[in-house]
Amino acid sequence: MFELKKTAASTKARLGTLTTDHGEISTPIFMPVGTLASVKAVKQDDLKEKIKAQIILGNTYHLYLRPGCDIMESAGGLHSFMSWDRPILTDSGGYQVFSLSDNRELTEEGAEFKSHLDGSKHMFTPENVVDIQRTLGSDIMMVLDECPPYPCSYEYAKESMELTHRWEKRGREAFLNTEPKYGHKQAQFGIVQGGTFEDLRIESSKRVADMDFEGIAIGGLSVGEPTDLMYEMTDLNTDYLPENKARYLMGVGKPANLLHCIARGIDMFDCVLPTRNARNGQIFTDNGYINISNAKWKNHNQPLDPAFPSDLCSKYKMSYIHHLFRNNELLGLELASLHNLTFYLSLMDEVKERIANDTFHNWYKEKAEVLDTKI
Ligand SMILES: CCNc1nc2cc3[nH]c(NC)nc3cc2c(=O)[nH]1
Repeated sequence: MFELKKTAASTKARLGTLTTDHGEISTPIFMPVGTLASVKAVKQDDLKEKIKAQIILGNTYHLYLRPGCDIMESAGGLHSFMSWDRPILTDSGGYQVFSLSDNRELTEEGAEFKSHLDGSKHMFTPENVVDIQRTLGSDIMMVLDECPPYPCSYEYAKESMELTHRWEKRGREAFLNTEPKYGHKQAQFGIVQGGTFEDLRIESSKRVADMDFEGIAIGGLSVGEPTDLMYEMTDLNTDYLPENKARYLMGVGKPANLLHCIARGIDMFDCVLPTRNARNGQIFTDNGYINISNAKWKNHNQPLDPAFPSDLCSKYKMSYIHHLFRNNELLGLELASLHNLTFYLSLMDEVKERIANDTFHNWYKEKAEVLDTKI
């Protein structure tokens, strides 16, 4: 599944390759989020040709509720349903149950919840989220876990981590005892928890590493904790994770966070930031980020960055993009979403080049500073 190609000179940054039946993924990689089988405001062809996205994310919670497993199965799975023939990673729904449903209950059996759409009652168990993801046909599926809130007590984090570990064992069993439905192989990633407590993080890394998943995700972070604590926990986790397994840091993050977490040994990222913030006018550039709705761009009759390969940057005056956002024109959302994803993926390309030619370690900190500044 994952082949480590190179570890950088003086950081934990790595180059690797993930192999799936829908194609290879070169890491470090950012995964555009396609919650409801669509990366919002971006066409599949542009994802492939312009952004060169190698893998996208789908959300099990949303797709299970709508369109549901019957339609998904009759359509031949998520790839066929959305006409995307490259890799897809689906999450297991647990996180959305907590962030979307205002009525849910955790038991040993699983997570009971009421749909945020119509209040109907449902339950995710470690076993049925495997079945649901078999029906979705994702190339990489995730186990059901609990993501504890931040902050939380040591006792809560420990209890929650141990429940997650019991669920992961059941989930792995269910995965090994079931087959793909559409002929292509599927992998299953485990998830490390432990809150922000060193001893729990170490224990969880070891326990999940021993369950022999095809890849390992670091959960429980990017949930409101200070950035430095997120970096510290990430650094600690990767010290105890096997080198030959891909590491996926869930829900991260800003461009600066990606650079710092790649330096701490992470291979895969997903975040709604580039697409969600694009819809609010936040545009990422090599020299920092801007908000195009800001009055200062109102009569700025120059393109943002003619050298950058996105239509937003090279083809249109900023006064025009400002105008589109001021008038809530759909074209603005499309241009900004496509641009931000192009920016994220091209940043990953530059990272790969720099890991390959050993210039990553004395570049990333300063670059992260620049990317984090508002222009
Ligand atoms: C596969 C679903 N499980 C699962 N998803 C997550 C998604 C996240 N998204 C963020 N920040 C935006 N933190 C996360 C943690 C988890 C986590 O601990 N677990």
